Amino acid sequence: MMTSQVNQRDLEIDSSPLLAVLQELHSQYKLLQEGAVAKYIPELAKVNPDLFSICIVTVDGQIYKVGNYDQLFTIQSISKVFAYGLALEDHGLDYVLTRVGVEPTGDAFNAIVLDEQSKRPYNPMVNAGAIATTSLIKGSGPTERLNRMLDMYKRYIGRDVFVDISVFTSERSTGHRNRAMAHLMLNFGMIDRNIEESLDLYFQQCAVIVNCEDLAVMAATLANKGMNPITKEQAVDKRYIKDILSVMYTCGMYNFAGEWAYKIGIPAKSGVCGGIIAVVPNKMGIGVFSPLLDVRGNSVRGVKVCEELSQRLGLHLFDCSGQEAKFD
Ligand SMILES: NC(=O)CC[C@H](N)C(=O)O
Repeated sequence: MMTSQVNQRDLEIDSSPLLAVLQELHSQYKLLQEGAVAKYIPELAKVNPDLFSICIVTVDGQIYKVGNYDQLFTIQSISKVFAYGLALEDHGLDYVLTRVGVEPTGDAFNAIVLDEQSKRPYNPMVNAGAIATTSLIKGSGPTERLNRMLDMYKRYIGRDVFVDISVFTSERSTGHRNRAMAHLMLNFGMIDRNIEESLDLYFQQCAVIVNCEDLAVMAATLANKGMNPITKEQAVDKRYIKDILSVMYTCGMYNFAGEWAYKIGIPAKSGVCGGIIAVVPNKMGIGVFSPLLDVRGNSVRGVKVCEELSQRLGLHLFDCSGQEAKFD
């Protein structure tokens, strides 16, 4: 399906205490074999469950990475964060809020549920909300809308990005649950475009090919007020960073979001690919990739690694115990 690629950014790796922490966590948690790879999208079931990588990118452009950091995979639900940013840029917060709420659900990511009163999906980080968000992406037709989405990814990642056509068609032909959500929202007037076109764009945004280092660069871009710390390109208008990070903080880990906010304490988003991004505002972005998932669809090793990093580096946003974040 996908092959590894030579990565230009390899040159920037160096040795440091932070790299030693990542190496230690990688050795420790690669032994953890709990969880299972996602199977409901047939093409995702083919992934090697042993893959495991951790990468940190600081807002001043330092890169620390261990494991299979250049292994390619599809971004899946992590895309929801970036599509939300594009919808905010296209329409502004007030309008987007009329179509997608910002309340945590406590339900699974793929629950077919809308807010009883407003008929909006609860938030943009679960499937229903993400499909509504994607339906807001502007463009004169499917190709222009896809190209705007790919250009947006390119600003965050710093290179051209592509859709994995096998994963896209695999999800498109089996994604009946997502299609049901789209029909429900069409019924309530929450989606007013051609729903098949919006579903295709949603499946395509989920099937964009990234590696773990890309995830960390994307997270670092959010940490850096929307400016990619490697290319210095502004990926998203900085006035929307607080909206994006707030909804990641409260809703990004699905029905684990409360415990995540409590224990780990930084905005994050996971995907059934096994990726997690976590954002330490004004400091760094973290990317973890390990496809073994827990029952909520979060990477088992990814959650553990982020929990340890938060504790060891003092990353919890509300931690006043005096432990400073260390980067080198
Ligand atoms: N949690 C996820 O990563 C889900 C994304 C997947 N493409 C879906 O819509 O089901």
